[in-house]
Amino acid sequence: MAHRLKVAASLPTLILMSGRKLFKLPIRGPTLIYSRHHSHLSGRTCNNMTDKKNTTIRVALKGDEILGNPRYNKGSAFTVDERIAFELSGRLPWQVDTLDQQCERAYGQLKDHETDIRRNAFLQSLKAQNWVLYYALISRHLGELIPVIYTPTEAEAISNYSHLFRRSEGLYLSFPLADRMEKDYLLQTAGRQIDLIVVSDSEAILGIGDQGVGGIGISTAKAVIYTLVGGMNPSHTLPVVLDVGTNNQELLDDPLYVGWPEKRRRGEEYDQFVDKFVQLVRKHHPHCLLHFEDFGVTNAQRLLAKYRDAHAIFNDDVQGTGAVTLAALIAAIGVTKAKLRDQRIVVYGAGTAGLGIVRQLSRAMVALDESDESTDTISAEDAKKNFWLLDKHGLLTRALAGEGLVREGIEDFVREEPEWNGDDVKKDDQGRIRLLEVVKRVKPTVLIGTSTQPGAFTEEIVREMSKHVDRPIIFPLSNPSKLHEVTPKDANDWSEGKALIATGSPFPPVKIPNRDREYIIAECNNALIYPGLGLGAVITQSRTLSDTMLIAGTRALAALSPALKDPDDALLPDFQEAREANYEVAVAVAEQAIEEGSANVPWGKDEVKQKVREKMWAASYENLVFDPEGET
Ligand SMILES: NC(=O)c1ccc[n+]([C@@H]2O[C@H](COP(=O)([O-])OP(=O)(O)OC[C@H]3O[C@@H](n4cnc5c(N)ncnc54)[C@H](O)[C@@H]3O)[C@@H](O)[C@H]2O)c1
Ligand SMILES: O=C(O)C[C@H](O)C(=O)O
Ligand SMILES: [Mn+2]
Repeated sequence: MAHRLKVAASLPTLILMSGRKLFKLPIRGPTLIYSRHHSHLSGRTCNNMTDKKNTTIRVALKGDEILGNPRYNKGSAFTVDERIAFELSGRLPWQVDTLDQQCERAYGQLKDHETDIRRNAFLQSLKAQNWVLYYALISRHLGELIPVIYTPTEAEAISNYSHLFRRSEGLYLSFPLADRMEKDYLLQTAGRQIDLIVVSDSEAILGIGDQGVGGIGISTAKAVIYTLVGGMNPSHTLPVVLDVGTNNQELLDDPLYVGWPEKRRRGEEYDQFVDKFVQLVRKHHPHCLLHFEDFGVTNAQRLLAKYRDAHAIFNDDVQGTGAVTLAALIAAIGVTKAKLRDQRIVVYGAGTAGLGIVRQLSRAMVALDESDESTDTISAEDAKKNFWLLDKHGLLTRALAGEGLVREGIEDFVREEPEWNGDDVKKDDQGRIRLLEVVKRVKPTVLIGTSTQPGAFTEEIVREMSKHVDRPIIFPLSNPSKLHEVTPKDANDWSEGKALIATGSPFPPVKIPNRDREYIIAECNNALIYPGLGLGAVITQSRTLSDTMLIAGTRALAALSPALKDPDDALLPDFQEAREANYEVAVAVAEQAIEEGSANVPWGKDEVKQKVREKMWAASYENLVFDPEGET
């Protein structure tokens, strides 16, 4: 009888040929094979290959191959047995380290790098060497290191991508190679379970615009966050960049630019390219979540609407931002003891994020009130009247729409005349109504910035807002840090410590005037919620990520707000606690998916918590050597 071998991850069967015998083995446990009884396999790691009949054949790795493979490499933590089995003893120094020791050493090395961009590069290369060590190190210093691998530092890494480039990562789909897209896609995914794909076309990277092929950096950073705080197994995720050219002249002029140096493709040929990709995902990974990141404003909304009913699609800048902002706002009105429906909300910057936010908040005004029996419900029409949107041309009014200056998709939120028509309304030279005038007239309770315009919330504006409300709610959300509409320090000073603040990038606490305490600035970044939203959808194999699932996840995050217990505390949990927060989000989303019939799994709500816990990947080493004699 064949000995049972402890073999690998995500594939149903392993076919082994030994001499003339064929062994068909169930796949379970870790991914390497070591058997004293099958000498041709001894000490070998497996790579997956799929033959034409879709039978999986595993090909062994050893020696430098395993050391060079970040998924399996343990470096100095390979055990004595593993070193012998995989022919590593001469390739490693004597000592067998624990993961803790490795983390301590790597942390020391990291600290030797003086700037965050150098630390980012160091961590990038650690990831290319050893996944477990990379994720374990960051998990141990989550609050400190997320800003190094993600916002704001990743923005700098992306804008210098071609100069910092050392090693490729993820899947690059270049426009001129459209014909071989399926081949390239399959070469990267064959034999792997893919739960999550993060894709960007790089047109609107954070607030820094078109970054061409460098946008792969946002796909990989977002995927890393899914693993760190959403427990997504890194080998089940795929970051993708659609390199459809760039309109960033600096990149086009740069002889070291590593992307396709042509103008950005638009219109029909762009749509066909994106569609080819989406259809490949649907064909080969019908259950994976497809996360869109940092597409340009028109494409973001359009593609979400186009594919949302066909596949589990998530646009982070629209939906993730809407969700995290709603959670922060629910926490803030918990402090001001007001109702969501009674807020007067000014949103400055009516692009992808701004529109995602107003959609989500207005929907929540209807949905939250329906579940609150003490109030009358508010209609969708009335909810929209609580918003004032401004873009480059000032307040979005019917007149502005008439001039063709209001983007498609936002018409619902334009302000109607005659309220903004009168002679008493102050306009600028071009006849536009600017933020200060809007704040004076509307007396908003909430001011949100998604404009990429640093300093747009001036002292005069913040002081004006603070005159009319006890606790102005101010959320400058533009990333990275240098693009914030106002710094937390200024918002706090100018409102005399009354502002309830949340920001898109991390900021240090501010001192509350005349009081001996600090106000912790909540980081209102979609990374605090999207990993849980995604995990909830993936775990239930949902066909869609519905608005009701999003609201369920949002409420779960809002319920964890430290400000609920102490109104002077932060509006949202700290990133250090992001993993627990995303667990709660995932559970709420999965329960909602089951309740509303979006789920595609044979188990019920009572099993959700256990399923989510089981699914969450944590960075630790598995024993890669199996001795069949010890196994029954
Ligand atoms: N905190 C978060 O979780 C989060 C999430 C998504 C986006 N963001 C940030 O929000 C910002 C906007 O992102 P986006 O994806 O919506 O980009 P976008 O380009 O779609 O939107 C920006 C909008 O601001 C408008 N704008 C430009 N100058 C303006 C001005 N002077 N006054 C008023 N409006 C002006 C633009 O016309 C555009 O409509 C970025 O900095 C991004 O990093 C933050
Ligand atoms: O990437 C971030 O930090 C958040 C958001 O998706 C953005 O585009 O700014
Ligand atoms: Mn984004």
